[in-house]
Amino acid sequence: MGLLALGTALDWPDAQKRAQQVREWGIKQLLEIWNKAKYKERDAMLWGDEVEYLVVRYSNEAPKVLLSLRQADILKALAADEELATKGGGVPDLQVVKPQGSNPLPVFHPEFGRFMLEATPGKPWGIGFKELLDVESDMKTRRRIAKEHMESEEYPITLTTFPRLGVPGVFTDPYYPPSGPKLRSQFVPDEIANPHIRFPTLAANIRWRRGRKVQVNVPVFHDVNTPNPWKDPTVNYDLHNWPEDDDVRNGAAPDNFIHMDGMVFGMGSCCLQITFQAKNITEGRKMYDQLSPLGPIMLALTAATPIYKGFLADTDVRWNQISRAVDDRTAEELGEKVSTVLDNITKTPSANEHQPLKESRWRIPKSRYASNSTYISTDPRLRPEYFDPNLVIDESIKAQLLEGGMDDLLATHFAHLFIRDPIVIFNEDLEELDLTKADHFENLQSTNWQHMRFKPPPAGSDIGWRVEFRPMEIQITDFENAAFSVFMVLITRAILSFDLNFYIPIVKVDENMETAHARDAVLEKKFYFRKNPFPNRTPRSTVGSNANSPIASRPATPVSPVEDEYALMTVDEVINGSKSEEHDFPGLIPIVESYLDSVNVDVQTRCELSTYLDLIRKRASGELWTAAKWIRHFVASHPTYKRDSVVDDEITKGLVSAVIDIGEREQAGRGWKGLNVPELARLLGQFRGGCGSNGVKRSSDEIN
Ligand SMILES: Nc1ncnc2c1ncn2[C@@H]1O[C@H](COP(=O)(O)OP(=O)(O)OP(=O)(O)O)[C@@H](O)[C@H]1O
Ligand SMILES: N[C@@H](CCC(=O)O)C(=O)O
Ligand SMILES: N[C@@H](CS)C(=O)O
Repeated sequence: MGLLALGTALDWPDAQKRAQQVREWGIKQLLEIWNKAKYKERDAMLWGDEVEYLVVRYSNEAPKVLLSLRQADILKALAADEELATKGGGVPDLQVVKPQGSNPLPVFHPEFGRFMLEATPGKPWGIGFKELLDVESDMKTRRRIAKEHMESEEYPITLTTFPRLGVPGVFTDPYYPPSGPKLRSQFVPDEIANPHIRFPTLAANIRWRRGRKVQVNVPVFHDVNTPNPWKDPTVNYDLHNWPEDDDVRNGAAPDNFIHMDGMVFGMGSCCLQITFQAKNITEGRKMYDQLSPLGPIMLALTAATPIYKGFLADTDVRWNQISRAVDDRTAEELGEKVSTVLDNITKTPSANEHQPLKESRWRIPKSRYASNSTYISTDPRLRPEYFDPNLVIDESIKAQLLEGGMDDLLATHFAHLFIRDPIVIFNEDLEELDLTKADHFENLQSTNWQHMRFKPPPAGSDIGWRVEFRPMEIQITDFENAAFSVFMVLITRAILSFDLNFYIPIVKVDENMETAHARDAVLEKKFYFRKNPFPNRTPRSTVGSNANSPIASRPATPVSPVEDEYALMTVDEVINGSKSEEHDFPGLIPIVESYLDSVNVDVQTRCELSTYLDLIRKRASGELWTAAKWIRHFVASHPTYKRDSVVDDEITKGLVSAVIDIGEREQAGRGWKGLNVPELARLLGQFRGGCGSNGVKRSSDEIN
């Protein structure tokens, strides 16, 4: 959830004129924070998760399930709940008391879609292992409380996207016809977006800056009865309401792609994000770098997005769609204008590095929402070969940061983020620079949606340096969401404790991000990953205490050519380990287990944690399915599915009904047995182990 300031938002032509001022003030605010916080030490190791929900209106009787646009009313009801507020939960700024006590109730936030909600724990989680076991029940409490503040036919569900968003006809409650002046989408009304001025302005100014609507084209999945070539039948080529209606006549909707044209088709998706507070800036920078290569692996492992606008897509994750949905680059920045070579996918002229720039400062290879493009750690293992030689930065901003005392690497990182224009500018904020605030800095920072975010301490707070891990897709159950959160916490601790090294060239991380999009990438694809993650020195003594530890047995590696440091591995090999002629990778789960061996965790806690690690392990090996695979299977086995890639209202209703049912069973602790959902067992629930008093796992039958 980005910066929710208030005021008079400038339209793009006016915002553009003030962009440089905002950047300059943002850099001054950043330097102020940097100078105050650079020596900040011994911050607690806190972390927090963010769970995003869709709100649907569902009843057995109604023929369709719809998106409910009552976000504001639901948040109002949550804010008015005195019990929630007095127990530390509710809605930020409207909380009666600040989160306190060991278990404050959760906090709810708005999100981009007017059909979305976000919930976080009432206060960040601490370092204790036992706290990791509270995450799942806290997530269940969030879902329960959210539901209690909804109407009886409304449900918070954790599908990444709503399968029927943007289909012709009714898909929201209440119904609004497309298309409005802000998004100018031919598929969705402006009322689909949160009405807070930030969101419609973001959508409108992204479109305006770009010079046409966003083009969110995702390849359609070709089933046996899907025409080839396939033309998106929902595209209307005869609209003349807005100049942007010409986009499709100018080739915005190529054959074999599901065509979408508004920010909501990306930012209306739900994810699971984890924020870590580091003990100091050095540790934060290390976490940022070391977690970065894990991004694509976790994206593939959590894949949950196989349907868009009523059609099966040929990809499994949301990432590129969000990237395109907020891509504000002009044709010139994209390198489109004078080239004669047509891009295979978009059929528009592709980038030509040599054409002269007339209106833009540079050509920009990536959208504002993309995998991150540089490393920032002071780690001596960070080799020059890992950087992208073509990284675009604003040299004058870098010079200001260096002048202000920032080191080269961090100055480069921020000078890269600041190549962007601020999209939402409030007139009132331009009168005077306030160095006690961070609003101008946050303006740029919070609209650079990269897969990692390095978060300086907020101005005037005692919060520390934080790192946010952003690629994971939201999972259908709270068990899964807790499992992925807990896994990320444990692997982060292992990284720090064992001083692990996951560096690969950053451009390989980009390539991996693309790879993660493929259908069933988790089983079918290989990812670049570092072969030896262990430090080039004797492991710490805590690790050596376990003779079987994969860490303890590793010899130090001499410096080798960068290309020799990494290999292509399956997600299974990365997660569970592999031994081949080419590489001998221990696996992230064995590393986590080794870390748990090296610290003091009681048997019961260890057993509970292993139920989460089991999910990750089995997801990677294919024993359990990703949500994407399960959803595809659900559609394919539905009696009305005609094997033509169409996901109609009936199938969607069945799917959402199953998801609601799963949620209710999970809330009631009832397990999955007897649930009439095809192959549900393969999703995960039936396989969940449990811990008896002796720490032995119970069989799946016992927990049903
Ligand atoms: N000091 C902290 N250390 C670690 N995590 C924290 C800290 N403070 C808050 N968090 C957690 O960070 C997550 C995001 O918090 P919040 O939504 O307030 O931040 P934000 O800056 O709006 O997030 P985003 O980066 O997603 O826009 C939550 O899970 C919260 O519990
Ligand atoms: N919902 C977005 C993230 C929004 C945010 O940056 O808070 C996603 O799925 O990645
Ligand atoms: N919620 C995200 C996406 S619009 C943000 O506010 O930045």
